[in-house]
Amino acid sequence: MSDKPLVIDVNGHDSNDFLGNGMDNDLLSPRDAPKPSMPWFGMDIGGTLTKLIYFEPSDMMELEQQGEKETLKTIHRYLVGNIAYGNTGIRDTHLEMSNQQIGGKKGTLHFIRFPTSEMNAFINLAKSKNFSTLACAICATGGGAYKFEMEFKQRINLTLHKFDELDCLIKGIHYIDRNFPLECYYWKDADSDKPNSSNKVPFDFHNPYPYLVVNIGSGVSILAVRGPFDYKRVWGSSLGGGTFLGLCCLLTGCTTFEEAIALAAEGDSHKVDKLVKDIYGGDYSRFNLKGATVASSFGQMNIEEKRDQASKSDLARSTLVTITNNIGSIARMVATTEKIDKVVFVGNFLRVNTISMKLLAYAMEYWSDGALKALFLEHEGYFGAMGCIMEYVSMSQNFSNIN
Ligand SMILES: Nc1ncnc2c1ncn2[C@@H]1O[C@H](COP(=O)(O)OP(=O)(O)OP(=O)(O)O)[C@@H](O)[C@H]1O
Ligand SMILES: CC(C)(CO)[C@@H](O)C(=O)NCCC(=O)O
Repeated sequence: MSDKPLVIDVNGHDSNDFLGNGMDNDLLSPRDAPKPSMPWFGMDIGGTLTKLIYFEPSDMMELEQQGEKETLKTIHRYLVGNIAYGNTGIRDTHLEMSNQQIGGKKGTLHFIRFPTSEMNAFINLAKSKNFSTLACAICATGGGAYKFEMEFKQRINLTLHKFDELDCLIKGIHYIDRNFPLECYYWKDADSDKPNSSNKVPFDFHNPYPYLVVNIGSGVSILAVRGPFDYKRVWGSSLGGGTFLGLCCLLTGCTTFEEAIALAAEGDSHKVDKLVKDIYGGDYSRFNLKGATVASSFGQMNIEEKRDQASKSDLARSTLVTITNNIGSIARMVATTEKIDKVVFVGNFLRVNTISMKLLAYAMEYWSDGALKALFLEHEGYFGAMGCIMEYVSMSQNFSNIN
């Protein structure tokens, strides 16, 4: 690979050196057209977490023999040789996908995340690893692709080539579902009274349309998907994963999502919420409301004595149940309106959060009399970043085909 930089302008117009090969691209025949330059990244810069997928080519040795740049090797060794980066970056090794065939290359997909609030440290890291000598553009999606665009440009001369987050989400779901064994599953016999009773069961999602995607990130976006390229965003809610985490930090003094979930796992939301039986003394049978149904989330917390009895764990549990049930209830209404019976829940709110998944599974089934099915995907919050890699590769291939 030449020393000439990889250039893509922010409007999506490829410069004639897009392929980073240092040659005039109009001299290339399609057969000779090179693959998009390494390294391949997809980055989804969300409101809370940034997700980064790195495609490691199987023929790294070959690249090295071809005299690939030292910088490429340094970045490769740093990413693949570690599972934690700085204080907050994590590689989710359990999600790794090997033997992938993308853009004519075989390789492994690595899944990395870090808090978006650490973007400054990430940019410093990219600078220290000389990333901008390798390429001067990287593909990005999510709101942060817009928000941080100038910062990337000014501080490390890196252009963010932007793709829409929901286009990427759908593309990523379709790619990963077809290429990762047992990606899609449901919770069998989920029961709100017996949280430990249900089991994960694989679901065959090969004939998926139509389906609803409920993406629970900082906020919630709901999409109706009717074909590979046919979707619309039908609803949204600001009461999402960010709300759960924010309220939990305020109410319990916890500082991380993991801590908030661990607290919730120990808690009892009935000590915080007002149930139907707290109002009726039992069921409200006429309208099929069981005594154990929450009538009013946090509805006991106006009474001092009840407040004194509620522990931090109880408050965390109630926050989790409140946010989850609200999302479940909106998803159910949207599914009914759109006449769709498969509802796929994704987003990092569901990470290490079986409590919410089981609650959603139970709520969808119970409140729809079994008409709706809640489905889940193993790669939870990484679909946007995956779609971003797909966009990069197909964009480069289109470019190659023109030449
Ligand atoms: N380690 C973590 N740190 C912070 N939040 C986490 C973590 N793990 C899971 N979460 C949850 O995931 C949510 C973020 O999910 P996700 O990464 O899918 O969304 P996002 O892309 O940041 O947000 P948006 O799409 O709304 O811009 C957080 O609000 C929190 O509830
Ligand atoms: C703003 C986005 C799309 C960013 O991913 C997401 O956080 C969201 O869908 N929030 C909910 C916004 C609404 O109320 O429709």
